[in-house]
Amino acid sequence: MRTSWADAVDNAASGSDGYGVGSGDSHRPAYVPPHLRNRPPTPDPMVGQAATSNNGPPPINDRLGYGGQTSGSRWAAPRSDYGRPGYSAGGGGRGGRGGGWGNRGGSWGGRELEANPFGNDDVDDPAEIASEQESSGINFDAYEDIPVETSGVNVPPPVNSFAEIDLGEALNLNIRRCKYVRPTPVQRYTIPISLAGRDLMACAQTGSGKTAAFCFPIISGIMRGQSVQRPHGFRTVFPLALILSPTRELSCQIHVEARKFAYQTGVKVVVVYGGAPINQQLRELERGVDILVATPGRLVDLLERAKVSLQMIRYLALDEADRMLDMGFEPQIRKIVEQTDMPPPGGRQTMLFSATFPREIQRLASDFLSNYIFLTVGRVGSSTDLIVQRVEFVQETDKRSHLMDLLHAQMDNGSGKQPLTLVFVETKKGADSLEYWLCGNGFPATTIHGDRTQPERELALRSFKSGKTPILVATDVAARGLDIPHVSHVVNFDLPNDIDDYVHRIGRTGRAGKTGLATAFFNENNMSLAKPLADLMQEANQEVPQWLTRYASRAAYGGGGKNRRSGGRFGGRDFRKESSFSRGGNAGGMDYYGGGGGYSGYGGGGYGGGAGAPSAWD
Ligand SMILES: Nc1ncnc2c1ncn2[C@@H]1O[C@H](COP(=O)(O)OP(=O)(O)OP(=O)(O)O)[C@@H](O)[C@H]1O
Repeated sequence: MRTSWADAVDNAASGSDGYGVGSGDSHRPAYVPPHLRNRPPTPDPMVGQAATSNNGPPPINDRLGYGGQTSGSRWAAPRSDYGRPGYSAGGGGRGGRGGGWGNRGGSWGGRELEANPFGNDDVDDPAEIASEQESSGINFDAYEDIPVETSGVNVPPPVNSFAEIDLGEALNLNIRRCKYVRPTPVQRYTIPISLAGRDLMACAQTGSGKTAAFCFPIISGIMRGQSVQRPHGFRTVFPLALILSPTRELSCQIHVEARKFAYQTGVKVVVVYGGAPINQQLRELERGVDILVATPGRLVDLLERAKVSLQMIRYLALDEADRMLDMGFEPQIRKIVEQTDMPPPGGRQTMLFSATFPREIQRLASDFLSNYIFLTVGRVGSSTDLIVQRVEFVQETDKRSHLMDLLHAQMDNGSGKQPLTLVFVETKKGADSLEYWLCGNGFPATTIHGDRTQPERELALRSFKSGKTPILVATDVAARGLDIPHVSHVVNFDLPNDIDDYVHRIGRTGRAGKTGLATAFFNENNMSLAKPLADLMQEANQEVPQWLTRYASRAAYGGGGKNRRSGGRFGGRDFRKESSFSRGGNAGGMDYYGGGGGYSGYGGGGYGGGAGAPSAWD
C-alpha cells in the first residue's frame, strides 16, 4: 500500500488541486520528445487507498482525518481526473500534441487523451471561454495608475493585450480558458522582454500575476524550439526549463498553473519537491520533462544521483528570488546554477521574480544574469493599496483573547460563517499550541509549518481552502506565493522580524485586484519593525496610529537599524544605478515607463536574513 501524501490526496476524491504523483506505468521508456508524443495513453492501474494521518485529538479540524471536501477553488481538478489513480503530474501529456507550432490547440483531434487541468470537461465550448465581459474577476481598475519603472539597455516596449503577443495558438487558447482577458501590468511589461530573449529581474506586488509572467514566455519558447535534440542519458533527464521556488506548496501551485498554461501544447511540466516519495517523482521524470518545477533541496538530490542534467537548460526562473538567494538558500542555489552543467549566463535566459528585492540580494542575483533588464511594477516592496492594514498594540499575554475578539467580530459581521483567516505566528510550537487553543474554543483551525509531514501540510491547506477549517495558523512557510482564493483576513499574531516577510504575508489576501484585510499585533518586542512598518503603511495610504509613528521616530534616532529597509523607503530601485555599484557593468541607458517616482532605495544596513528558519523551507 502506498503511503505518500499524494495517495492521501487521491483518497480525498474531490480534492481541490487535482494534485498528486503518478502511479504505476513505470516501464515507460525514458524521455519521449514532444513531437513523438502521439501515442494513446495506457490506462493506468487503479491504486489502493492510503491512510491519511490521524494524529491528534483537536475535535474540529483536519487532524481527525480528511473529509474530502471540494474546495471550489480555481485550482480544482477536472472531474475526469477523479477516477484516476493519483492524478499524475502531467502524465497525460505523453498523449500530447504533435510537434509543429501550427498543429497544436483547437484542431487536434485527440485532445481528450491529455488530462484536462481545467475544472470543466467541455473546455472547447466557446461559451466556457472568457469573453471581455466575463473575466476571472480581476479588478484591472486597481492597476490603472500603477507606477512602472524599467532600466537596462534596449528595453522592449510593453503590450496592452495578449493578442499583441505571438505566444502561439495553443497557449492563447489556454489563456482564454484561464479566463485571463487582459495581461496584468507585470505581464504587459515582462512578457515582451522575455520573448525578446532578455534576462530579467522583476519586482511586482503580491498577487499581481507573476507566475504567468514567467510561464508564458517559457512555454511559448519551448513550443517554438521543439526541434532541439537532447542527449540520451541512462535514466538521466534533460529539461529545457527550470523553475525554482522556496517551498513545496508553492512549487506544487506553480506546477498546477503551468500545466494549465501548457495544456495541449506538447510541453511537459513535472514537479519535484521534498517530503514526497522520490521514486514516484523519478517515474514522472522518466516519462519526459520539458519544464521542471522544483524546490532546491530535492533538485540537488536528483542532480547528485545524476537523474537530472541541467545541460540543456534554456530558461531558468527563480520565483521568490530574494528568498531563494537569502542566507538559507544561497549555497544550494549557487550549487544548482553555478556548479552543475547548466549553461552560464548568456547561454541561457534567466528570469528572477519577487515582490521584494533588497539591494544586497540584487547584487548576489546579478551573478546569475547577463545584460539584464530591471523592472519594478507598483510600489515595490510595499503592499498593494487593496489591502487594508491595521496595526494594534497588543501585549503578548493578551494576544489570544484579542484574536478571539477579532474572530467573533468578523463572524458576526457577515453570514455567521467564519471567513478564511490566515494567522501567522513565529514558531512551529506556537502554531500547534494556538491551533489547539482555537479548536478548544470552538474555532475550527489547522496549521501549516515545517514540523508537519508533507501529507499533513497538504491536508491542512486543502482543509483551509475548502473552508472546512477556515482558520489556518501558519509559520512563514505559508508566507510566500500561495494563491489561496478568498482569504479575507491575514492576522500577524506574531510580527516577523523583517518587513519584507510582512509584505509577503499580508499579500496572501488582496490578490488579483481583490480587497483584503491585514491586522498586526504589535508590542515592545517588535520595535525594530516600527519604522519600516510605519513607512510601509504610509506609502500604501494606510492609517498609521500615532503611537506607531512615535515608536518609529524613536527607532529612527535610537538604532533599530537591524531591519534592512530601515532608514530608507521602498526598495524598488535597480542597484546598478547606485554610485557604489562597481562590478564592471551598469544599467546602461535607462528607459522609463510611467511614473516610477518616489523610490529611494534601501537606506538601511545589510541584509538581515529574514525569519527563514531553514527547517521551515524546502
Ligand atoms: N491576466 C490575468 N487575468 C486575470 N487573472 C490573472 C491574470 N494573471 C494572473 N491572474 C490571477 O491572479 C492571481 C495571482 O497570480 P499569482 O499567484 O501569479 O501572483 P504573484 O504575483 O505570483 O503573487 P505572489 O507575489 O504572492 O507570489 C492568480 O489567481 C492568477 O490566476
